[in-house]
Amino acid sequence: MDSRKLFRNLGETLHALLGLKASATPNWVKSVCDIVQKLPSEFKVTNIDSDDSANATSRIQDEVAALTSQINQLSTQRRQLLNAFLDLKGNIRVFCRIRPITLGDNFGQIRPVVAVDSSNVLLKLADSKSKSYSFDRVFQPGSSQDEVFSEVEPVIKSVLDGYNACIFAYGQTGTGKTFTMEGRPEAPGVVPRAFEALFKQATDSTHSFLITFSMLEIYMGNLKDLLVPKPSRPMDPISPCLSIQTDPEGGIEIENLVSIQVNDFHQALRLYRLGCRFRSTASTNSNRTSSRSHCMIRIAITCFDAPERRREKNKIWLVDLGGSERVLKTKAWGKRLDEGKAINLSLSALGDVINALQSKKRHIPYRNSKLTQVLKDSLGDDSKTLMLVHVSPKEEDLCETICSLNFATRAKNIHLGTEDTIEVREQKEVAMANLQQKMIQIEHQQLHIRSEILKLNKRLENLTGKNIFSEKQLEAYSFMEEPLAKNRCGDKTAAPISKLPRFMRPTICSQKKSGTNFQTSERKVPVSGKRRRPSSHHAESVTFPVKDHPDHKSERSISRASCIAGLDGRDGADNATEYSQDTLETDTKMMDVQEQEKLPRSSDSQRADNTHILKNINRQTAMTNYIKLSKVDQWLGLQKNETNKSGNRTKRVLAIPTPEKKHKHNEQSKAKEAFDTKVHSFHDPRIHKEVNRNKRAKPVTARIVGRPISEVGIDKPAIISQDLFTEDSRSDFISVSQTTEGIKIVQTQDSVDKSSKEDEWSTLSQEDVRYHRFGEYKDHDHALPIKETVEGEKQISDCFQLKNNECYELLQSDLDSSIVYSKRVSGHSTSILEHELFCQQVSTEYIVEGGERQHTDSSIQRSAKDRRHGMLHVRSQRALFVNYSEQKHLNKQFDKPREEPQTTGICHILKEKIEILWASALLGLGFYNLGYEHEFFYSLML
Ligand SMILES: Nc1ncnc2c1ncn2[C@@H]1O[C@H](COP(=O)(O)OP(=O)(O)OP(=O)(O)O)[C@@H](O)[C@H]1O
Repeated sequence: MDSRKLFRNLGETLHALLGLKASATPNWVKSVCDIVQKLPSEFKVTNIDSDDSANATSRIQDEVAALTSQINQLSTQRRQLLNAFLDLKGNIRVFCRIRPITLGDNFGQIRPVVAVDSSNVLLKLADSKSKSYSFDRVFQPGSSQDEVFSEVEPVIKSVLDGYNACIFAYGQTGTGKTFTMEGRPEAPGVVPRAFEALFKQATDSTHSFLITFSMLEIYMGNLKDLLVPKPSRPMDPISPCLSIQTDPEGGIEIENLVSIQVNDFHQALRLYRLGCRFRSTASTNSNRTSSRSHCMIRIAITCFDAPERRREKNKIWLVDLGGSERVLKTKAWGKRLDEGKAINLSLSALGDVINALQSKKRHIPYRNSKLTQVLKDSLGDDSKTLMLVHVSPKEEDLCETICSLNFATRAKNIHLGTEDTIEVREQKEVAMANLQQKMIQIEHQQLHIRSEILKLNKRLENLTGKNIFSEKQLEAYSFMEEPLAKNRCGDKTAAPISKLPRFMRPTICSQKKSGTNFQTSERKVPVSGKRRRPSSHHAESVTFPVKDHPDHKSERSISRASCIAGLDGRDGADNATEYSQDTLETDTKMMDVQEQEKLPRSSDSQRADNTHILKNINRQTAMTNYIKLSKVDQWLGLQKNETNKSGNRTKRVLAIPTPEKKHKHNEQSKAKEAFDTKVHSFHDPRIHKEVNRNKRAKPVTARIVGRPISEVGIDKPAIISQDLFTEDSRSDFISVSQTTEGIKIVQTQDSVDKSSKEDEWSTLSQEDVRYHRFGEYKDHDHALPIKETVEGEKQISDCFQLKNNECYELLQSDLDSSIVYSKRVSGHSTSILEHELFCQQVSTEYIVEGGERQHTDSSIQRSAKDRRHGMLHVRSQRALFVNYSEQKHLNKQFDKPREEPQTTGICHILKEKIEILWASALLGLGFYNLGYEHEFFYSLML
């Protein structure tokens, strides 16, 4: 209507506009009208909308809304189809991958394993005897990583639909599990591809997701966080073992596991590479880089705005299992033997669980190993499980191949119950093909609708002048930010914590440790009163398969000290399990790539980048090729800060390396700028008194060795500053932070240059080594290693340098008193108790719960003769300060050790003597004034 009127008046309008009434003949007007009518509809609408842009805007918005709801409906349909498809395929799907024969393989006369077709394997047992196995899919030796991943991809889709999932690689050692999971730079494996698919699908989705990354390994029955480096030397502090907790609903939580929010594929990949470096690997007869542990990657997903998802919070485990091995064949001994046994034990426990599930037993023996405990909620009916069984084509591996194939067959039967007949199988295949076809159609429709929405958004952009597209795009991409933003708006403590996934929420213990007394509707944390279990049990108890124990199959808890003993250096050549920091300490946190903070980009460009990044994925090359590496720590720090600001949770975070010498001045000036940051040592004054009472006068000798760990409490956390990350920093820097009620504790780890008296350490017995060290930061002018002790042969000594260059000794009695493990203070872990005990050696400042600042005066023994001047030179220090929820901005506080003045030589000794005499004289004079006799004065001088 409007347009017709417009055309009728067009002549007049043009006359008026041009002022050429005479030349605008009716014919001319008609031809103009014709032209306008023939214009494309889009153009016409725009012109019309220019008259009534508000109406047009609302019309376009309606269209967008309609298309969006259509796309949502299609998503729901696709999800249903996918579930039906996966149900037909089975909740537990088993694939078999046959390793290719490589150069140098001694594969014998016959090839015992032959892939008959895409789902059958024939095993030639003897000339006339063979056995057939069938699987969901069999990958021939020549199969590519692409082919393998094509089978994995549907599971990734269901993960975004809220299902728990578990993908694990099983098989004999050296059959290609790590190759399948991790891949090579030129052929990335399941893990990097899964990350890529996950983030791509999350980006395409209309929902917002919160995605976190964690990585751990189960080494010798202990859970170790792979985002926290392992000790590389026997004297190094061990990172705490993780404990598994089960919530009332059966969900699994791993206490203290580092969980880092990831916004895109690149971030996840960086963390994965970081974790891979800390995996325990060693050379064995079967494999030059054999994995000596089970490596587990957890991606946890939370989505609040999608009620149609199976769960609000779910997770996927990607597991590279340790290789099963026959001890006799591998000829492993010593530590390799123990590792092999531990792997075999947990694999056998996994087999038992699968067996129990298969036979639908009432009791499933999940508790028999850490592996099955961790995977408990990801194995079974309501989860999607993929098992990639790897077999060797070699004749000599026939026994292991049979075992692996039998294991896989048992696993496969969980879903099927009984073997399907060929007819049923065919019907299923047809049904699956139909479902797949429908899914593809739906995906095409979704793509089409998405492009329509983009067009409409562009038009809206033209009309309103606003950048609608990027707003929408941001909305779609904000799968990380939105939940956090929501949390920030809400109650700082209660709301966010209740929204976190079960397995991410701090437990009562960790809340106690952190001092963040989250009050959630689900779990009321008592402020005081008895707890079910003291947290120290969690923090410090570890499990090892106990050697030579009659009940060898079980795993038993042993003390932290035993843990250290297990890492001693007595194994000699055998002790070659490789942690990456052995090879290149500095490399641990230097990570590739510049675009860490960017938004996800188009899949094409992402793919291009991925290829580039994946080229560096190889563990060995990555260690040496770190020229391009930039600093991931800053990013990690930002992640930490972000989470902390939201007040979401308490978690352990990674520490920060400090710059090398050349950055000293820079850093010092920055430290001075840090405002009012004070660090107090953390210990209980009551214990202090008790220890002092026990103290005997007999000093013992000790030495500082290795990289000490410091635990300090801070009342203001530090900021992570960009220039603290230097490429040539050679620090080992992982810190573990814990918190207790009202007090923050941070462990920092320093590199100590012990080159000057390196050979002295060789006299120490390594097996009984214990070491503790405290950093006391009273003001920003100095930051010191306070103390460190080494225990061995009951001849113990301690030497440490303070800012005033004094050395203190440790008494034997201190070590005796350190055995008082029973003295646990609420909320403090055992290690902290040890610290507390040792801390009595120094004058410390601490803050009690009420925030009151107090000082302790300790009786410190001095001995000039035992000074080892110049023995230690603290090369770098770092500290990480976390989870200070009230703190808006984290402030950096890095204190560099001051250059120690020259403290050797005759001049120095003379100077000291004179100082002592002078001080005594003054003191004596003081007493003299008080009425003391001359004799007293002389005795003082002597
Ligand atoms: N499909 C494959 N194509 C090419 N090379 C392969 C393949 N599978 C394995 N390899 C090679 O075989 C060697 C051993 O593989 P890998 O380390 O992945 O074994 P593994 O099963 O993880 O062993 P372990 O359990 O001892 O860690 C590697 O050099 C790997 O590159």
